Parts: sequence; C-alpha cells; structure tokens
Amino acid sequence: MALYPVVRKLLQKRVVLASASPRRQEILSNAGLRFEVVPSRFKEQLNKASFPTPYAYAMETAKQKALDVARRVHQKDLRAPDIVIGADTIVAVGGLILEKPMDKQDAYSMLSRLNGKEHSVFTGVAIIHCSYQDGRLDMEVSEFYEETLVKFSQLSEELLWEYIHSGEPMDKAGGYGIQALGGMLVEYVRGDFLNVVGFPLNHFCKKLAELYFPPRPENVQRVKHDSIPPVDTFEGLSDLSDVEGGGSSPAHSQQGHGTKDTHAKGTVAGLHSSALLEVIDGFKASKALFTASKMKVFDALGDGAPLSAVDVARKIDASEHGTGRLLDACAALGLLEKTHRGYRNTELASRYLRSDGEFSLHSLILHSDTHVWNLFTHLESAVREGTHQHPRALGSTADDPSQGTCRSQDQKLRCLGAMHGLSKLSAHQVATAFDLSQFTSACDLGGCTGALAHELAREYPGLKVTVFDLPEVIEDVKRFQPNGPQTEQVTFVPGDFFKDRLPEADLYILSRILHDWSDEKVHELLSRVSGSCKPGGCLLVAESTLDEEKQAARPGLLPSLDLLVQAQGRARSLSEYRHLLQAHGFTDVRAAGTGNIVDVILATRTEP
Ligand SMILES: Cc1cn([C@H]2C[C@H](O)[C@@H](COP(=O)(O)OP(=O)(O)OP(=O)(O)O)O2)c(=O)[nH]c1=O
Repeated sequence: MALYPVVRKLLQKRVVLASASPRRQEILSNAGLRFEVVPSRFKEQLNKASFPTPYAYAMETAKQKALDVARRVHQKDLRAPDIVIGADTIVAVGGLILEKPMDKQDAYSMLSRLNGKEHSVFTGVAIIHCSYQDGRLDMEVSEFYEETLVKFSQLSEELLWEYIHSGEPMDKAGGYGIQALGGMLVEYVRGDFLNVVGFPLNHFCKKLAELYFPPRPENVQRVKHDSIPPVDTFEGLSDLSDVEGGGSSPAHSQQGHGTKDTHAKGTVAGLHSSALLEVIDGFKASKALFTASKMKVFDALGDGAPLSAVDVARKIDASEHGTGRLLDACAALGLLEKTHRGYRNTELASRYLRSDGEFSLHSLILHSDTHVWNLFTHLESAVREGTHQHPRALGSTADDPSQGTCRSQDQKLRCLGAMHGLSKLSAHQVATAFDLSQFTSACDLGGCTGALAHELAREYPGLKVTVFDLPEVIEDVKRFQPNGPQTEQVTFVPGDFFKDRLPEADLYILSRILHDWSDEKVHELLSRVSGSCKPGGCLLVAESTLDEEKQAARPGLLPSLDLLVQAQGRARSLSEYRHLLQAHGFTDVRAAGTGNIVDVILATRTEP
C-alpha cells in the first residue's frame, strides 16, 4: 500500500496542505507527496451540539479549514491550487469532544477523563479539487473520516502532572501525543495509528485511488474498490496509466455522468482561459525571479526586518520606481511578503534564493537566465532540426554540449553551483529512497561537487563514497565542501567515465546522468558500469522520469523539451530504464518515487 501511483498523478498539480500540524506534514511527505503548506486560519469554533456525531464535526472542521485556504490562496497567488487537503483530529469520550487543551489545567481535566478508559480518536479529512471557470473558483469536496480506539492505562495523578509539565499535551487533541511520551500512557490501540497522530494515511490513499483510478466498468468484479494497486513494480505503474480515467484529474466515478464528470476528466475542458493566460505569461514570472536574483534582492532583504522599496532600491543600486514594481511582482509570486512596514523574504526565499544559503538555487537561477534562456529562444530550430541548439546559442560545436556551457571560469563556477543547488534539493530523498546500509563503498559517477556523496556519508556512517568526475570539475569542487566528520568518508577521483577505469565499489550511482546522453552513449556507459560492478553489487539511478504514456506535463515533459534544446539525451520512462538496466545484467530492478524531482531505481548485478 503506497501513495506512489497517485503521487505521480499529483506531481503536475499544485497541492496545498491546509495544516500547521508538523505531524501531518511529516506523514504526507514521508509518503512521497509533494505539497506546499498553508496553515488554515479557520477558527475551530463550530457548535459541537449541532452535529449528530463527533466525526461529522471533525469532517466539517476539516472542510472549513481547507475551504479557507483554497479561497485565500486563490486570491493571493497568480497560480491557484489544484488540490487542497484539510484535516481535523478530535478525541471523543463519553459523548464529549476533546480538542487541544487551552492550558495545563484543561490538559489535566482531559487526561483525567481518558484515564483507565477506552476512547475514540477521529480524524476528518477533506480533499478539495479546485477548478476555474472564467476566473471563478469552483470547488468539489471529497471527505471521509477514520476512527481509532485507544485505551489508557490507569495512571496516577503524579504521572499525569509529570506528563503535563513535559509540555507535550498542549498542541494535541485530547492532551496527549501517542507518538512520543504519550505512548507510555497507552495500553492498546485498535485501528490506524497514524490516524491518532493526525492523518489517516491508509484511508487517504484509498480515497485518492478511488478518485484517480476508478476501476473500468468491466473490471468492477476483479478490481477491489478499496485497494490501491501494487506500486513497486513497473508493470503495476504502466497498467495504471491504462486505467480509464487514470489521467491526471480525478475521475468522479461515483458522481455519474454529466457536466461535473466531463469537467473533471477532460484536459481540454479542464483548461480554462485563466490557466491559458498563466501559461502565456509564464516567462514574465521567470524573468521577474531571474532579475530579482541577479540584482541580489533576496540578499539585500536578508533575514532581517522588512525594508521599504526605497531602502531596497538603495541597496541594489536601482531606481525606486522600478524596484517597487519588481518587489510587488515578487510578492505576487509568493517570494516576498509585503506588509505595511515593507518587504521581507518569505521562508522559501530565505532558504533557496539568498546566494549564501546551504540550499541556495542562486547559481541555478543565474544559469537559467543566461544560458537556458538563450537556448530556449532557439526552440523552434530545435524542433525543426530535432537537435540541441548550442552552436546557434553559444557558438559551441563540442560533442558534449555541456562543454560549450562553461567556457570562462565564472561560467564554470556558475554551472557547478547550479548543479550543486539542484543536487542538494533531492540529495536526501535519493540517499534514503532505499536502505543502503549494507554497502561499504559507493562510487558516484559524474557526482560533480559531491552534494549527494556527502548526504550518503551523513546517512550511512559505514559508507566510503568516491566521487568520479572530469578533472576540470574536480579541480573546482573545494569551495562546495561542507564541514563535519563525514567529509572524511568522501574522496574525489578525476576521470572520464567513458574512457578511464572506474573506481571499485559495491554500489555505483548515476544520478541525473543518463538523461544527458543518447541511447547509444547510455548503452556504452551502462556496459562499462556493468563490467566494473561485481555480482551482488548494485547500481542506483536517479532520474526525473516520464510517465508511461509520456503525457505528464510537468515535471516530465518540460525536462524532455529541455533536453531537446540543451543536450543530446532524452527523458525516459521507468520501464525504459528497467529495460536498459536489464540489458546490461542488472536484475531485481526496483523503483521508488521520492515525491521530489527525481525517481530512484536500484538494480542488482547478477552473475554474467
Ligand atoms: C491524539 C493525538 C493528536 N495529535 C495531534 C494531531 C493534530 O496536529 C492535533 C489536533 O489538532 P488539529 O486541530 O486537528 O490540528 P492542528 O491544530 O495541529 O493543525 P491544523 O488545524 O492547522 O491542521 O493533535 C498528535 O500529534 N498525537 C496524538 O496522539
């Protein structure tokens, strides 16, 4: 049971979690879902007495939280959400509904009620599908609830107060957290544990599967309504794409025919004029971000107090009028917050857009602005000729198009910085998509600045990682190295993976390498890896993949276009990667979605 097939369908959607609960965020991101968090401002003050059951109350509160966020995000952003998820967890005991305690005394009275007894924990969940008709927001709500029974042991006053003084009860329904210290109070749990922690993941998956993968009418007898298809096989994934209604929109199978059904299913019917305008204007949003980054707006704002447009203009040496317009555009894009005291970086900007942050995408943005932008102006030629546009855009004729990208030292460092930033974004998910603790040595082929290597070292203290990359790359990686004990686990070896002997390792890694190359070159490289990998050793591949129908809009097809213009390679589907790996003696090919920009594949080398 996993969310993966549905996650693939949701990757191209803007999913918003309307919750401040760290537990909910963790449960959903662990399941591989990619989403933004916008906490709801809905006051949980519905009249409990007006609901026939406690779960009706929880579902209504969940729905109101999600509706509040859907409306606010729609008003605030240029890009409105596609799906908003809201949830509400309550504890019900003896006809009473318990929510989060107001203070310690309240926590004490809640815990005393639960002491020695069985109670119910209900989580109501609302999934709101937003669509837009001529700028108007239409919302369809799917909702459900889950109940879990929990029994507390008989606990002494002293123990209850000790627990209350720990501070744990205060932000939790019923005044306890089963996942931490509160676990010690619990004698048994009947039902979904995660439901108690705040989010019924299993039921949520079933609901999504019901919405996105309804069984074909002729298969109703064979396909169980309440189960998600198997996901860790490639066959399962490709079968899913064949399921009628298995497109990227939820199929409202239970709602019968009529306008709603067509509206939800049809990509044409689903694309409204406002969405079209968004696409038409997309380049303006990119250029606003590129310009603000280039002019170091996000550095000027730092993490400090808000600054007025005049102050920012002074810092970036630009006109007040122009700076004000740029700052407003950044605020509309959700990159800055605009308050009556001035502008300040949003969390997103502080983390990714400042040039000095650990996860900075500053170099990637500059690279996109100068290099990729330039290449994309030749998209029409790329389509006509079916080949990359480096000669036109950069005057480069090199075999390896990336050679033309980094001609000056500045360009080279920007390229390395861009790759470093991109790699850092998904390094943790790539390193942890599979348990790699059985390996003692790994070789990251084309591992560049070592961002993934260091993440692997941090995650697996027993692993030595060799980063193998071209000498001209290795000579400049020093500035990207972190501090810390795990740096000793990482070594850099210069070489060309098409020409030189590959370093020995139990685990070879090709992270975002294969897409850069033609099928012929991919076969050549895989054959070299296969020749170096001992039987029982493994190969880990991380790539952004196309869905099996090659219809996924983002993030599948835009990278595919990217590769047409920029490189000689191409995006591939998971089954294409499986066939490539099998052709070179790798079996037991398993895939894991990270919910991030790449999927991860692990394959084992068998005896030749
Ligand atoms: C019973 C129980 C609840 N909880 C938490 C889950 C929820 O976060 C919280 C119940 O309050 P909620 O109002 O459901 O959620 P929230 O206020 O934390 O976040 P938001 O409204 O923005 O979605 O209690 C635990 O973490 N462990 C437990 O054992």
